[in-house]
Amino acid sequence: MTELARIPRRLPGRTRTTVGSRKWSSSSTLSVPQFHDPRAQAAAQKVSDLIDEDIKREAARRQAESRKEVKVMLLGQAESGKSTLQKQFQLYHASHTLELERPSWTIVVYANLIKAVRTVLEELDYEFSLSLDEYPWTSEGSGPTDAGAQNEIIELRRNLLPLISLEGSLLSELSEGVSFVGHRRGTLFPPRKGMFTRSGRRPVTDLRDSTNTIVATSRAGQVLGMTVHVIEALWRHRSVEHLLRVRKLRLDESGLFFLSQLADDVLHVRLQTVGVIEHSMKVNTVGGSYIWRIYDVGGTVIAEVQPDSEANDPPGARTSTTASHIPLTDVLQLIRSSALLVNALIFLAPISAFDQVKSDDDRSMSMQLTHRLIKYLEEDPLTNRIHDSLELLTTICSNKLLKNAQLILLLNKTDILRKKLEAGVQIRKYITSYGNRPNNYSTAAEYFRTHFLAAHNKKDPFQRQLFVHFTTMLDVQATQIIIANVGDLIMRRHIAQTGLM
Ligand SMILES: Nc1nc2c(ncn2[C@@H]2O[C@H](COP(=O)(O)OP(=O)(O)OP(=O)(O)O)[C@@H](O)[C@H]2O)c(=O)[nH]1
Repeated sequence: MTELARIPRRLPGRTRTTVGSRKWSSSSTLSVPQFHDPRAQAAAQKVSDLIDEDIKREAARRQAESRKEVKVMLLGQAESGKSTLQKQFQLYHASHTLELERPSWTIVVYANLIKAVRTVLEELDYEFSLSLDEYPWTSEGSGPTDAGAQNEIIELRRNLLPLISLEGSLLSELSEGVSFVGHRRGTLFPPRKGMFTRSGRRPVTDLRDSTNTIVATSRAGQVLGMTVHVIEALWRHRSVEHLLRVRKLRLDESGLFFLSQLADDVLHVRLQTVGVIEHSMKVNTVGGSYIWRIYDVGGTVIAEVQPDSEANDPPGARTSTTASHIPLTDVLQLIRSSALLVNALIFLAPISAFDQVKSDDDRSMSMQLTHRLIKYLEEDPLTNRIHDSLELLTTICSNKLLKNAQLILLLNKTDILRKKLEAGVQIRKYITSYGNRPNNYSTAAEYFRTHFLAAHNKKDPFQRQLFVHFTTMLDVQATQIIIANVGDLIMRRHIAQTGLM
């Protein structure tokens, strides 16, 4: 490389400055060092012009490329259904890749299932240990917690121990050998804040070829095969039915699914997203072929505050105790630092969560905590996950970094909302402003839709339209129709903005 070729480049618009014997002048494009020798000056100019051309070509190439790229960000609190939506997009646009991934998800399915079994047994322990004064159930006969039931559960547990002992090795494979945070409550990975994984697939696909993973998965498969009938017996046991019905034990939806159906389906698999994962897929439309980049952001919280600093919280700040939650500031910082121009933002709000509070995923696994939670809700009925979703949405809407993004709101988990209402759960107990409205699905759905629309209307300084859909992400047929509509909406706007077509 010649001396001239190493001429440092300057950013446009800088003030004049002098470095060594060379003068650097302010220019709208590039600065060329001043030489006394006209030939050296001409050579310097030529090199500078060549570099200018290169930069322009690169900028034009990037612009052309970005016109053919659609960037969609999925946001929402933990467990709102973002990763499931991403899989639905994949199913719609690149179903063959989802099929290829299926074997890689086996280990996650097994880990989900074993976790659900362990959780049920732990909760039964807790129930059995409660004093009879507090819970005056029968100690004899055929009650859900009598001595007979306890002995039956002890026997089932004994048969399930080989299976439960495999949970650690499966989770260790999933976390690539990194140990887990706190008690083994879920497939929680230690937080790697700001992690931005660029990958066409989820990292779990990398596990498929690891020998350890293959061994751990096949061992778990064998033990599961031998214990399926025990799991089914546990699931049908009167103590478990009682736990779910009367004590309203909330397991991950995926855990419930695996326990009740013992089936394998990629859409039901729950693997908590940590950081931001980019998935890319090729989408063919009448206007040509586009690359869709979908950014799946792990459960987002407005702000992360250490518990001991609560006294000095800024207004609106919240405490997060879940290690895998990403503060919104981190997400925004990531967008800023990677100069990410988001075309569309799909926000997921699980409207079934009206009776849950934030970080409920932490609490849900323990009956003890559930009792405390109910008490907490009675004292502060407005602090629930719907409220958090509303706040998160309005905070995102008002951020300048995302002002050009098209906004789509998916009010998700309508199937669970329906079930809760049918089971008689009263919304007004958790959201006082619901008042005396009928406690049925259509009224509730419309109530939530109106609230989200009104909040957005009030808080979006850029006055964008908010497109709203009700979704049940596990209903493939219905979601595929919504995906097609949403995709069409995003593409139309992108094409109109970039002038392609
Ligand atoms: N019943 C039901 N379950 C759903 C629905 N949407 C998602 N789920 C389940 O809810 C669980 C959480 O869904 P995810 O897609 O992993 O949620 P997420 O928002 O990506 O969660 P994080 O990784 O914590 O950010 C999974 O077990 C899904 O199968 C829905 O509409 N109905």
